[in-house]
Amino acid sequence: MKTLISPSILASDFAKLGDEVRAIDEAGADMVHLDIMDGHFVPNLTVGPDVVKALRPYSAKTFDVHLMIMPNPGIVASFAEAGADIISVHPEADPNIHRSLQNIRSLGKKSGVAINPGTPLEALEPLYELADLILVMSVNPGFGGQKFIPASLGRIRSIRERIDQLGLDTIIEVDGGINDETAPSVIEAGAHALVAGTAVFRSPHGSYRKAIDNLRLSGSA
Ligand SMILES: O=C(CO)[C@@H](O)[C@H](O)COP(=O)(O)O
Ligand SMILES: [Fe+2]
Repeated sequence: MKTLISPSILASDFAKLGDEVRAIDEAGADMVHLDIMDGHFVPNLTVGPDVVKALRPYSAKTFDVHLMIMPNPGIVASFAEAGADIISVHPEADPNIHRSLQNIRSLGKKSGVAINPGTPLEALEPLYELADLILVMSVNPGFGGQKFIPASLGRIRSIRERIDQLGLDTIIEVDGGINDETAPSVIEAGAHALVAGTAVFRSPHGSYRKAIDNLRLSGSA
C-alpha cells in the first residue's frame, strides 16, 4: 500500500494559508492535515471551522482534521459542514468519545481516534470497531517541530498487530517529528499515513514536492 502523506499546515505560512494548501496539493500531498487546538487540552490555539471552510476551495484532497479540543456534537458537525473528510478526536479530551465516533460516521465522515504518547493502548479497545483511522501521536500534542519519541515505534507495531488480529482495515496515521530519518522505521512498524509539518513546509529539499516524495519513498529504500 502506498504511504499517504498528510502535510500539517501548522508549519506553513499563516499569512497565506490558502496558497500553502494549494501548493501542497499541487506538490502531490494525499491529504491536508489541519490541527485544531483550543488552548485548554493543549497549550496552543489555532483555528476553527470557519478557517477550514475558507480553505476548502484550495484543494479537493482529503481534509484530515485533528481535533485537540473537547468535541461536543455541535462543533463536530461544524467541522463536517466546513468540509472535513476525516475527523479525529482524542479520548483524553472526550469523555464521550464512543458517541463522538458514531456521530462522525453518521455525518458521513471518516472517524479517527488520536492518542497521546502517554495514553495506554487499552484505551483503544472499545473503539477499534468505530474508528476508520488511529492517529498515533509521536510527540506530545500542541506544537510542531518537536522531536519524534522513539517508543512510538513499539506502540505502532502493537496497534498494527491488534488491527490485523481483529480483521479490520483501519488506517494507522503517525503524527509528530516525522522526517526523512524517522519515516522509514515508522512505515516499517506499520503506519499507512504520515503527518509532516516541519519536514514539508521547512524542508531542506527546497521544494514541497521533493519533501513529500522523499517521505513517501523513504519506507521502500
Ligand atoms: O498535531 C500536531 C501537534 O500537536 C502535529 O500535527 C504537528 O503539527 C506536526 O508537526 P511536525 O512535528 O511534523 O513539525
Ligand atoms: Fe496533528
